[in-house]
Amino acid sequence: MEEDLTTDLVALQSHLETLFKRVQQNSATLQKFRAFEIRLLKLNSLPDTIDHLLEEAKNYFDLDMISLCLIDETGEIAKTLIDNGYPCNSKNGLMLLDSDTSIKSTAIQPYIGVYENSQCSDFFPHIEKQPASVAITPLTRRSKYLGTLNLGSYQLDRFADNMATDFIEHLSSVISVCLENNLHVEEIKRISYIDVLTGVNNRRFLEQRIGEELKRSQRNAEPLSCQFFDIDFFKPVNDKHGHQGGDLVLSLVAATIKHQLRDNDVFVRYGGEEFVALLSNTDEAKALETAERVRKAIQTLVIAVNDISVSVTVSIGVSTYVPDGTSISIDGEIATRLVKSADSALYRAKHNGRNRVENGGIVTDKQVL
Ligand SMILES: Nc1nc2c(ncn2[C@@H]2O[C@H](COP(=O)(O)OP(=O)(O)OP(=O)(O)O)[C@@H](O)[C@H]2O)c(=O)[nH]1
Repeated sequence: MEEDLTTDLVALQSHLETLFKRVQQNSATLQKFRAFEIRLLKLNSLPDTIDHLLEEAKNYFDLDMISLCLIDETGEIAKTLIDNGYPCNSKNGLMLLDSDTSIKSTAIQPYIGVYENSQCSDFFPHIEKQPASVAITPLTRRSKYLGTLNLGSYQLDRFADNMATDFIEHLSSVISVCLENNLHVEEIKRISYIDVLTGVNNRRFLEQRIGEELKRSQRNAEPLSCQFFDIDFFKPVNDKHGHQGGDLVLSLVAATIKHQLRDNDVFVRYGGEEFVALLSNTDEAKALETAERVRKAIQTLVIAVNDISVSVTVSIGVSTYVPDGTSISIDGEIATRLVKSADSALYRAKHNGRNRVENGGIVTDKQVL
C-alpha cells in the first residue's frame, strides 16, 4: 500500500515536472514573441521591418529559415528598397511579386505541415537544404493580400498539420498590420517628395537624399556629381504662351532630362524653372558628358503649345565631389558646397551665353577643414 503510494507520488512528481517545464518553455516562447512584437511595432520604415522579419525572426523563434513574399504590383516596394540600399533579391529571403495571382492559387489559407517540393518550393527560393516542415501563412489586411510569411524547419515535427494555427495566425496578423502601416508611411513620404506639376521629385527629396548619397560616395570611395539645370529665357515663354503653356514646357523639359539620366539618379525640381540631379558613382568627365547630352536633348525638343511649336534651351552647371577619406560628419557642409559649386557654374553658363554646360570643378573633403 505504502509502496503504491510512493510510486504514485513519483509518477505525479514526474508529471508535474514535465508540466512545469512546458509552462516554462511556453512562458519563454511568449516572452520572446512579445519582445519580437514590441520591436516590430516600433519600427517605422519598410526596409527595417523587412530586415527584422528576415534576420531577427529566425533567432527569436528558433527557425532554420524564413522568407517573405510581398506583392508589389506598382514596383514601389522595390523602388523604396533600392532607394534605401536594401538588397532587393530573393537570396536574402525576400520575394517581390507583381500580382497576387500565385498566392491566391496556393496560399489562400495557412499551410502547416510537411515540405512538399511542388507546393512549397516557390516560397523558399535559394535554399541550400530543403526544410522538413513549413508554415506558409498569407499576410492580409482588409481582405487584401500583402504577401506570405514562410517559416521553415529541418525538424519534421516542428510544423505538424495537426498543430494549432492560432499562434502563427496571430503572428501574421501583427506582421500584416506593421507592413501595411509601413507601406502607408512610405506612400505618404513618396507623395510628399513629388512635385505636383512635373511629377518628378521636389527639393525636399534632394535635401533628404543628398546626405545619404554623400555617405554612400564616402563609403564606396566613389565620386558623386551634381548637375544644376535652368531653362533659358523662360519668362518670355510664359509671357507668350501663358502660364499653362509654360507649365507644359516645364513638365516636358523635366521628363526629357529625367529620360537622359539613370533610374537611380536623384533628379528634382529645385524650384521655378530650375532642376538638380545627383549622379552617383559619376566622375567629372562623365557628368559633363551627360550634361552635354541633356543639353542637346532639350535643344532638339519641340513642344506643341496650342498648336504652336515651342523650343527652349537649358544652361547647366556641373560639380563633382571626390571623397578622400578625411570627412566623417560634415556632410551638410559638403552638400552645400557641392550644390553651390554647380549653381555658380550654372551662373557662368548663363553669363557666357546660355545653352551651354560649365564645370564648377571638384569638391573635396579637405576644403572643409
Ligand atoms: N509656368 C510656370 N512658370 C514658372 C513656374 N515657376 C516659375 N516660373 C517662371 O519662370 C520664370 C523665370 O524667369 P527668370 O528667372 O527671369 O529667368 P528666365 O526668363 O528663364 O531667364 P534666364 O534664366 O536668365 O535665362 C518667371 O517668369 C517665373 O514666373 C511655374 O511653376 N510655372
